[in-house]
Amino acid sequence: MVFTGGLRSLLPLAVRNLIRFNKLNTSNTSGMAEGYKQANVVILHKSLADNFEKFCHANNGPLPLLYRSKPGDWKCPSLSSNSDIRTDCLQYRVYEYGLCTGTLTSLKEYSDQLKDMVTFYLGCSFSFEKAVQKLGVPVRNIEQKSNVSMYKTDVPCLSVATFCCNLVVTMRPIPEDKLEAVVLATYPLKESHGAPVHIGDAGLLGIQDFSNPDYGDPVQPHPGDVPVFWACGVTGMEAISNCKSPLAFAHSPGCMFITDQKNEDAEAYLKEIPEVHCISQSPLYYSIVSAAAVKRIRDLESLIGIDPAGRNQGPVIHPLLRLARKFSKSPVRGHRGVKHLFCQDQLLKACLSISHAQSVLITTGFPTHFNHEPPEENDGPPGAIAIAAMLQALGKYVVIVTDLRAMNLFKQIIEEAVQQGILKAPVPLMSYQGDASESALMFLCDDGNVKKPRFDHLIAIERAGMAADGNYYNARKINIKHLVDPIDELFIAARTIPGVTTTGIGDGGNELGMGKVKEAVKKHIKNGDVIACDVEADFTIVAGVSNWGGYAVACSLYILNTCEIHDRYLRKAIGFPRLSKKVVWASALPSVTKEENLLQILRHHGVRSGITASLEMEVDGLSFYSTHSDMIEKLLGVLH
Ligand SMILES: O=C1CC[C@H](C(=O)O)N1
Repeated sequence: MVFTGGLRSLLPLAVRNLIRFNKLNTSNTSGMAEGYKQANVVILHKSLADNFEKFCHANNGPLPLLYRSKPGDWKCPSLSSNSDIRTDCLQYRVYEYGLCTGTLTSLKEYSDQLKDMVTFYLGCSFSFEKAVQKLGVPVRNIEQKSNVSMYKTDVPCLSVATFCCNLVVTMRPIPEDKLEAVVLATYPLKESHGAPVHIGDAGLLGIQDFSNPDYGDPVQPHPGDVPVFWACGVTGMEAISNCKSPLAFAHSPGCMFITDQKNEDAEAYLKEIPEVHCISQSPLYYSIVSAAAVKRIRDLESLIGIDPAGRNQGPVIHPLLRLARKFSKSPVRGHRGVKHLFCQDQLLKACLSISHAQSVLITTGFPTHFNHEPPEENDGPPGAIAIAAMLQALGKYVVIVTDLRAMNLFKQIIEEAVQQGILKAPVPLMSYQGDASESALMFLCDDGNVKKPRFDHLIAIERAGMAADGNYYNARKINIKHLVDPIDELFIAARTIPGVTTTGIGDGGNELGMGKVKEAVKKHIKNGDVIACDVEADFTIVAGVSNWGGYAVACSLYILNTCEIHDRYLRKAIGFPRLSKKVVWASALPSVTKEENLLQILRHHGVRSGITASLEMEVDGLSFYSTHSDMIEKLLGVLH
């Protein structure tokens, strides 16, 4: 008699007995013994056991260790009664010198060799499928009675001794509106791989042929399903294969060892609530972050969205004020109307995307004071340097691109910023003139090959932006095209390169990257009909002063990288939490002292305040003390 009845409700011991006596006609144990933990199995020589245990701890996403046996012990008392690892899996794989030389339904013939071998029981995603279904999320491999799809990736695990391999993942197609539910259901279950390590396009994991899984079965997604990937215990199989030991065994993918241990109760662990946010449509990519971190970043976003009074140029100046302005020397109070340009969660999405980037290009420089030398204003460079400082601390590659004309100025500013500890290391400077020999694609990609972009993310902060007529205008509608290199072309080209994302930070609508809000600029900003920048960015961060946007990006990256949920997602549950770097990241945050010193450096080089062209300690016609110093303190206050 071959049992194929309702396996879900059978208790583990009953299922193990059916397996032991070859009475189970199925290819995998997904959906069986509901509510009980299942385990990946790795059996290797006792001389390798200590290092393999270290390898599991160093990669506890794919290899959550449930139990390590004594040499020659076929039982695992802490996980199950009356079990025998030689017979209680549906199928085993034999590895000899790293090669899989066959599959077996019993290891009894190797009982002699097994006397010197240690068994590792490792957590498995089949254990969380019930919890996922309880939240109303369909599990397609159970619906289709197939094994789960598993893929090799190009993500290297943390190596230990002779154990060195890439991460293997399981993939389950999940309806887009259930992504947050599936993360909520799985993230507490660390012993069953926890939260997904990737949500979105398989290519981003280095998976070449998504329709052909390396292990398990292809699973048919429903329309609207999003590929969701978890770390997988079959990674252990890759590890024992690569270490080329004379003899090793593993369960066959999907043919798990079923324990008597009930799954953990998810609710008990919910100390943080995870959120899922889409950061790219093509390629499709979602990020994960805690609700607490999202709230703090939204606090930063509302802080920088304040349209500061205390300067001129606003369409809403009261007629009496306008009259007063005619006779007064200093700028009068008024608002620029930047509030009308604001769009929700742009800071959050931009920073989630930047957090995933390894190589970032920042461009700044707005030569608004065309009759001064240098013509640059001091809104932009401080924000750019604040972002660069944090990106450097996070170990990312960052460059600053500016006008060829201004390279020397920026070189000196950066050198002095390093001397004063505002930057830990010089930021490489580049120019782009877009002349015939140098196309945007050649600049952005190795050999102009869109498959090999040099940068994952481009950020423009208070960078002169091209208007619809191809000119560049300052707030007073003066055409400054003769002072501006066509760096916009890099942003226009980036939209055609999959995997390269762009962010624009501005405070008046005439900056590079403000194209998405150009209608609002035309409607609400003085001279908007002429000065509005026409070039879009994927994310548009609007701030009362652009430097504030740069400070907020630096603070947001700090919040994201000190969020345990986001940190684990960034490192794909490989290696250890990077929280030990928190001190380094904190020292890279902007501060009033750093910003005051940087403003001094700028004014010593003749870089003037926007609007007033003053060389006083002010930016955009607002005095450093206390408008900007207060803003910096408020932004830092959100972090603590
Ligand atoms: O062999 C398998 C199938 C899926 C399971 C896992 O570790 O998630 N291992």
